[in-house]
Amino acid sequence: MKIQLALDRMEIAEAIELTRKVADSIDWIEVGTSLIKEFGVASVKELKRAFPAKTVVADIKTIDNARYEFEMCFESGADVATVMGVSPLVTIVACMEVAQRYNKQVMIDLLNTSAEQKRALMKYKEAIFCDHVSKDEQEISGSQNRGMKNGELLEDPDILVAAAGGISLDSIGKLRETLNPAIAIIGSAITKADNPAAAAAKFKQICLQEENLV
Ligand SMILES: O=C(CO)[C@H](O)[C@H](O)COP(=O)(O)O
Repeated sequence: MKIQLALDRMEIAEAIELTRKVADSIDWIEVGTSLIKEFGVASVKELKRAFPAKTVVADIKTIDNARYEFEMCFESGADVATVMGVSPLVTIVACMEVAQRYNKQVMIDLLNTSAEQKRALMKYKEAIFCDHVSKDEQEISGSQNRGMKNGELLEDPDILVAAAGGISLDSIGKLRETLNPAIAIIGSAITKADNPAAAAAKFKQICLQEENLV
């Protein structure tokens, strides 16, 4: 399982400083939606400049205007950009086309998609599919991603699955037993920890234990 560090609700300089502390324990860097909304794609550019060897995910959560937004992300150095699965299919197709042209990847965020929408999206096999429990669901309904939501739709061995939403050191084991994503997207459990480097190292240890068991 790879770890994607989600950077949200902070300044760009803070995001870079925090990532330096945990860089050895994480695989991918997510420039969170809040950073992109507050600072624009300059946040993507600066994170990629600081960590050129890491895969940088621009969590732009596109829902329309796909060509413009995806080109902007990839021109800024993103390796992966996100689109909402609830978007019209023409938007998803446009994202796939731009990513192919730039030789980059699309992550489809399945937040609030119906089973029917998920089934329709599964044909975009080159995409990464993200099972997502939103911040509002976490904060208002006390939910957390334990991999139980429509997991069976993501069981196609050919597709790459990511999971996000309140993943913690206590919940990652359960997530592995259920959805077992290739990529665990972890934000607050690392960024808000008293010691982010120690928290990230513990997550990495859990992911490595899993690899050794395979
Ligand atoms: O996409 C996001 C919010 O929309 C976050 O990146 C995702 O939820 C991970 O952060 P956390 O672990 O704090 O929930």
